[in-house]
Amino acid sequence: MAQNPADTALWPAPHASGAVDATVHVPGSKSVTNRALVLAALASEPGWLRRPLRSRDTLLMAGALREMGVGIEEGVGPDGTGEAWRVLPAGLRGPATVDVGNAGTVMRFLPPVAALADGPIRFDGDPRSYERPLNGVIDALRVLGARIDDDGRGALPLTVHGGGALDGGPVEIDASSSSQFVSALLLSGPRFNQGVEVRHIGSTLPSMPHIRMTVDMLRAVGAQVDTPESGGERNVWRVTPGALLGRDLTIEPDLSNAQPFLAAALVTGGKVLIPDWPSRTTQPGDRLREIFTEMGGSCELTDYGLVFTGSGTIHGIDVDLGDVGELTPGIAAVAALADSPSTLRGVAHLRLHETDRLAALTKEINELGGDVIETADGLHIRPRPLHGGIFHTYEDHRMATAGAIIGLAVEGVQIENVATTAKTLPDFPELWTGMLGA
Ligand SMILES: O=C(O)C1=C[C@@H](OP(=O)(O)O)[C@@H](O)[C@H](O)C1
Ligand SMILES: C=C(OP(=O)(O)O)C(=O)O
Repeated sequence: MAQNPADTALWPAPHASGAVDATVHVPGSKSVTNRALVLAALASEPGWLRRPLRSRDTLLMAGALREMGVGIEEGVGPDGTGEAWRVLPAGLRGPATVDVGNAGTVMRFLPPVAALADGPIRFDGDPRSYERPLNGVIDALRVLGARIDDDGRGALPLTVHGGGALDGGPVEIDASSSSQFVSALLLSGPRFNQGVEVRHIGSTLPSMPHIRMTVDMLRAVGAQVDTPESGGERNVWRVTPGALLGRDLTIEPDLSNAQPFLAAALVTGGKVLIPDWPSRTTQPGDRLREIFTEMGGSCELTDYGLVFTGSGTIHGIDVDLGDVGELTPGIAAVAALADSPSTLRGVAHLRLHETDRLAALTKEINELGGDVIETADGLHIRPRPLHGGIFHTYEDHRMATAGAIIGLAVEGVQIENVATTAKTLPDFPELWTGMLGA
């Protein structure tokens, strides 16, 4: 496919001349925004999303729901402050075409919504979206009563022939390649005639905090959900059929997108405050408090937010990231700058993320002089003195931010297509230079 000029543009990653000392307001969570949009669209009354993330992934989600008939209006929240989206649920209908881009949340969460619509909904997206696993959602929806035309690969592109309602009921899936299969079925489950009972039969299940986020957000809009943690069977989630409430929800900052800024404090021996860091959250990025502390920093959760301080020393780490896979690129970048080796485990499924993240991190860090070895389920990283060069990003937002972290400590790093951060953090270059006081 021909690349547009932005794809090949090089961004000189700023080199830090000293310790950072900054407050960084991180925009809303992608995962929370896209769940909130789906739940508000399926509700029986209007709802509000305050401080939603506006990035490629969330604008694709909003656009897709609008295509199916949902009203999403710009506005200020009910208390008159802050920008907000007002979501007006409506009878879902086709024919419609949904562009999923390369958003896992859009390609997985919306086919079950489309099965509830009246009419055909066609799903298409970026070339990479054809390679990302979707079989868990497609096969499950067929068992639950949906009619879907695909090319037999269990992936995009496809058409869901919505019948206006779906039977629902029990279904077995193997979600070892993506937790989003489970989340997708649970989110629409209250609107299926019999609800849904999802039984995961695979060997591993990544990203459990994201499944907890789905369950918590379902409960917050009035759904009844039984989970393994609430006394149910292991690997079984059950959603009772019922109407969903329209709520007024303020979206938390995206803690995974806070990662590069926290890493900057760690790498430069500086200090970063992230305002509005939630005291309780299901976001996987909250694990950074523990992981980056083990790697040499310290943190304090105050009334204003999270204050993270680097010590000037970075230690290697041996850690299973299966629950928090999306943090891997940023942790790998910091690990490449540490004083001892690191082993990152439990993330084989990252080979099917925005790009093959294990291959991409290995190649790009090694091309700067690093020593990274890909293992069966992760990376082994032995720090070595790095040098400048081009850091390719493979249309992966987290590769771009990982390269920027390395650039803080290594002169002459150029990030290819930093604009790819628009997937979840369109303002990244400005926030980054702002943090550095440039
Ligand atoms: O449900 C979600 O919002 C997400 C779940 C995870 O997906 P996988 O389980 O496919 O890794 C995560 O990596 C992704 O960034 C967001
Ligand atoms: C894996 C990710 O995204 P997606 O929602 O497209 O799966 C990610 O953001 O790291």
